[in-house]
Amino acid sequence: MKRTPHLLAIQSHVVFGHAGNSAAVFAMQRTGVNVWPLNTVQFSNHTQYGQWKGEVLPARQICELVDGIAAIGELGNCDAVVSGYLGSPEQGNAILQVVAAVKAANPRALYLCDPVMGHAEKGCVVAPEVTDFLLTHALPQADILCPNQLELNSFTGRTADTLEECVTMAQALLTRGPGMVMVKHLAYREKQPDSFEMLLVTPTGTWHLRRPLLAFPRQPVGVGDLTSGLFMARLLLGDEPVAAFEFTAAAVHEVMLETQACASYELQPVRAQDRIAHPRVRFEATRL
Ligand SMILES: Nc1ncnc2c1ncn2[C@@H]1O[C@H](COP(=O)(O)OP(=O)(O)O)[C@@H](O)[C@H]1O
Ligand SMILES: Cc1ncc(COP(=O)(O)O)c(C=O)c1O
Ligand SMILES: [Mg+2]
Repeated sequence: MKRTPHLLAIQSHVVFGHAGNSAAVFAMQRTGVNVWPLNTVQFSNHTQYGQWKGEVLPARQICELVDGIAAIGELGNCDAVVSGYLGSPEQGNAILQVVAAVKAANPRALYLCDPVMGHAEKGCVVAPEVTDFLLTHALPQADILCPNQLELNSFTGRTADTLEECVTMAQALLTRGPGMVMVKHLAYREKQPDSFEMLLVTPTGTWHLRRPLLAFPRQPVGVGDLTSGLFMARLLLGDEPVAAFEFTAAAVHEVMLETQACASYELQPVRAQDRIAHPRVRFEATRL
């Protein structure tokens, strides 16, 4: 019998709605991965409501919780660490210690970093020191980096007018640590207005993918977290990178379709669960 992969997911938890682990854990489980959720914050709701209650987990607890897993002899069963929304820069350092401990216990384990950065325009609130941590310390340690366009711009210190420039920027990151970069959402000056575009860059090639851009009165949050989580899950399940990329785009699109059909601001992973596991749509990535 094929072994079920295990994935340590270190990102936010919201009591109401779907962002961070609250967007990704169920979806990853639904594809067939055992998820170990470690919540960096427990907030009432995501920060783009403009108000929330709740607390940030003290950074030392991240290490303590993982020490506990090591103490029962299970850390070597961890196949990947995914990190996302951080409540403090100290949590970032703790996550890198955890990544080192996981890799010591299982040298084949992978670290996927979704470098969630604050963005005033979007209303996503993250401490500026977290951004500094991601730019300086997380990038070189990540095996897989999944930025959105704004985050890609921050890593490379520039913006893009063309798809070619986005490709150059993403490829440049391959020389700075990660072995794979998935840009979850491209935004460049010449982009067609009716499409949602993504990019995958590996040492063996570059792939571009388009899916339809759906209309929402208010953009749902947590899409990036869902995207990164599903990509890692499918890689662990044995997909080649391009297959994992195409699957992820399809499964996330299914959630977006359901969310739009319900006229909901919050993502609808529960209603879309069968289509997360078995997407009906398919988007083919084009090799550039
Ligand atoms: N098919 C789609 N149609 C319309 N909007 C989408 C679609 N897929 C994702 N989005 C939106 O695109 C945005 C992606 O956000 P962005 O900040 O670029 O990435 P991330 O979610 O990783 O932070 C989100 O606002 C999300 O709601
Ligand atoms: C608590 C929390 N987690 C995660 C995110 C990241 O969401 P997204 O995947 O849309 O970048 C946000 C964004 O505002 C958030 O407030
Ligand atoms: Mg994001």
